[in-house]
Amino acid sequence: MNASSTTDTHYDVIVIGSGIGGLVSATQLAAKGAKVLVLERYIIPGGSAGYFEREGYRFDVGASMIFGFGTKGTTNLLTRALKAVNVSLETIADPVQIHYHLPEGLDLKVHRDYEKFLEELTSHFPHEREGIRRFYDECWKVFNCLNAMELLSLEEPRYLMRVFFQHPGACLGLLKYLPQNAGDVARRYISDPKLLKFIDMECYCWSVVPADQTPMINAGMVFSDRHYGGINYPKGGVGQIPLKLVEGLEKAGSVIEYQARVTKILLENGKAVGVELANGQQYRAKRIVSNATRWDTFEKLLSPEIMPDKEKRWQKRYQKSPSFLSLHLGIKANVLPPQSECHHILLEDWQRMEDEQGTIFVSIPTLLDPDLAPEGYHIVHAFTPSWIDEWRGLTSSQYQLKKEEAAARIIERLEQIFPGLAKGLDYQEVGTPRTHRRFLGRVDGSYGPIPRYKLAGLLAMPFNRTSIAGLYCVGDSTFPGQGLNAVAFSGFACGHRIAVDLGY
Ligand SMILES: NC(=O)c1ccc[n+]([C@@H]2O[C@H](COP(=O)([O-])OP(=O)(O)OC[C@H]3O[C@@H](n4cnc5c(N)ncnc54)[C@H](O)[C@@H]3O)[C@@H](O)[C@H]2O)c1
Ligand SMILES: CC(C)=CCC/C(C)=C/C=C/C(C)=C/C=C/C(C)=C/C=C/C=C(C)/C=C/C=C(C)/C=C/C=C(\C)CCC=C(C)C
Repeated sequence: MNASSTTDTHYDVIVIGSGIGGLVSATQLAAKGAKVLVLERYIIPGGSAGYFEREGYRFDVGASMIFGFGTKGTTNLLTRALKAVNVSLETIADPVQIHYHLPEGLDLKVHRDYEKFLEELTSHFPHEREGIRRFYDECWKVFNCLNAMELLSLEEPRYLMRVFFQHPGACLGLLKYLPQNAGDVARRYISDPKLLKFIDMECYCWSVVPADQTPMINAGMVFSDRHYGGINYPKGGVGQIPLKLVEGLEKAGSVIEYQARVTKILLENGKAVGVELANGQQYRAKRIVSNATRWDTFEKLLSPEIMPDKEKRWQKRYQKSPSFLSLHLGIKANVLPPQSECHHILLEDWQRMEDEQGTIFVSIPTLLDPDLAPEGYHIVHAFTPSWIDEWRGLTSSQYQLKKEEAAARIIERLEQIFPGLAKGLDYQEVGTPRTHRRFLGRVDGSYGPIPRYKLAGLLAMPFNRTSIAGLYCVGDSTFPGQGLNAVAFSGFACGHRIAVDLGY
């Protein structure tokens, strides 16, 4: 390819990146008849929902606890995104969302069955029986509002009017919760400090911030959908979701190109009109969507000198969350105690919940889908928050050594739940924030934006349109934030807004 050649193919929309946010937006548009080009820098689609294969194991890169895959209501956005392009996936129901192993012997499971979960939590805090029920019941109020209506772009006034007339009570309910955080709601009903710490952990394990900074809308989704649609694992691994979406995208007549790293968003008279790849190839389209993070979009794909004031304000409110240190392990099946659960969280000291390598998350997807590992073996994906600064400035041998030491420490801690883990190891691969940055193209390997200080719920989170005409953002740096179901919502909303703009 010669430098700076432009293809003549006419596209309605170019999507930079094939994370779930990018793919849902692309497939929504393709299903409506738009011609979409998705440009993905890596060799397979999915971003954080991707996978890799080693020695007979198929590991999920990141996402493993999947919301939004139920069969009823309107909040099952992954099921709906696949259906929109006439594809589907078999899923396996997880009977327990998380088995918590927390300080001071707080050992409990979040059962799919709501009442069973409340009973188990109440058995640890009998004096808070009423408060527990009132807090989680209030989360259901948020969920029931969302689950009553079609979920599309909040930037489309005609849609807003329509849903308001169809569901006035649900809309007013959501308006009430939009500026609220889960911590404030929890403190209205609960006063036991240890139980409030548990609520912090319930939020932290997916929002990466304590309850005080976790938007109530998101808490309502997570704390209710796990009992409504449930946590469901796609057969064949999480990587099947993007693969199926790509199948649907192509069937609908649109295109994805791999190893196509966008280095520049092209502007003409201040309007986004195309993109340039690392190999000099240029593509043009009527609308450009970035599924890269906002920092990557406005500091790398566009010149930071022209950063719109709105983005500067956003950066003052939100910062990059830490990345993760990830251990992808293959282990002998007999290491796992009988009846082990798929997802675990381990923390030994409440003070360390938010620390570098404090909380450990564990996912054992082979308990749901044994085909992901050779017979007689399991996959253990253990990950813990880690900042890129911990991993900068090391020589290659120092980096290797630091990885091995960190992995050994995590395995030693995990021995508390899985005695014999170290002896049962068959395969080990360690990923650091540098790995996440390299393979996911995410600035500092970050998991996404988190509030710098306590904000008013979701009010400060931007929708899909940006201050640059023709340029939209999708994915976890847009409303409502991190999570596959959350970025799927962002994809639905982005696709809807562009479809209206283009007259589809
Ligand atoms: N449920 C879980 O267990 C779990 C775990 C980890 C992550 N997640 C979620 O996954 C979500 C991520 O979804 P997303 O849609 O925002 O994004 P993503 O980061 O998954 O995908 C972005 C995609 O864009 C590509 N890309 C980036 N820059 C590019 C460029 N310049 N040119 C071409 N391609 C480029 C990347 O390779 C990647 O495929 C996060 O919100 C996170 O919460 C969930
Ligand atoms: C009209 C008027 C007047 C008004 C209007 C109002 C309205 C309508 C509003 C609306 C709103 C909306 C629609 C909203 C939406 C939202 C949503 C969709 C949300 C979602 C969310 C979700 C989420 C957040 C999810 C998440 C998840 C996650 C993150 C996960 C993760 C996980 C992990 C990391 C885990 C791990 C662990 C272990 C392994 C243990």
